[in-house]
Amino acid sequence: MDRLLVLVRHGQSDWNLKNVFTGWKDPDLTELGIAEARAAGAQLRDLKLSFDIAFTSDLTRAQHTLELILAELGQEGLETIRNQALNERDYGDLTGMNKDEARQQFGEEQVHIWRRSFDVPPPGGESLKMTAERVLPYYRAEILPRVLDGNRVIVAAHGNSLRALIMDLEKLTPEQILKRELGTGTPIIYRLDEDGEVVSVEDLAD
Ligand SMILES: O=C(O)[C@@H](CO)OP(=O)(O)O
Repeated sequence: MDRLLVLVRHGQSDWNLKNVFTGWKDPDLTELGIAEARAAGAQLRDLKLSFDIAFTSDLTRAQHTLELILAELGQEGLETIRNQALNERDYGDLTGMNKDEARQQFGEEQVHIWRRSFDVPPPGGESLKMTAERVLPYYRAEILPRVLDGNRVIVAAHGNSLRALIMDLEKLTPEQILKRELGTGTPIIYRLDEDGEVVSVEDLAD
């Protein structure tokens, strides 16, 4: 049985381009983001992959990325489940702030801790640990059972909601996930065993 799970971060958004903390805000893709999403779809098509069900967040940039990928695959209209459990980490008071300006205001080190530490939340927002505490229960309840049933699943989501999931799938330590950056519009292909453990992983960025 092919227990296929493909994770893909959305293509470049308007606020990625402007280098602004985005979190739960809802900018759409840029032209480059649209091209990245189409290219991701083309990569999956070239690998002859197709899907039985899709999951995405409640945010436009992830939904749009998924639509563009499915169009490339000729799978428009595939059953898609949207849930805010897959949303980006809530950046709290940093939301809408330029990342360079935040570094000037709070210092490089502090901003790096907010962005990449495991359990230090930005003011008013979610740490990666808090993000994992909503992503993982959703994954275990809704996504994993479908993969284990033999459905080929694609998940289009966000840098930090996917890092939370990847940390669990790949059994990474907080130190290891700190360094893990996900490219926009880059699929990561997992195959799982009957217990949901990762058998193989292929990051199409490599
Ligand atoms: O702004 C955000 O919401 C995220 C993803 O782009 O940023 P970061 O890379 O700081 O986690």
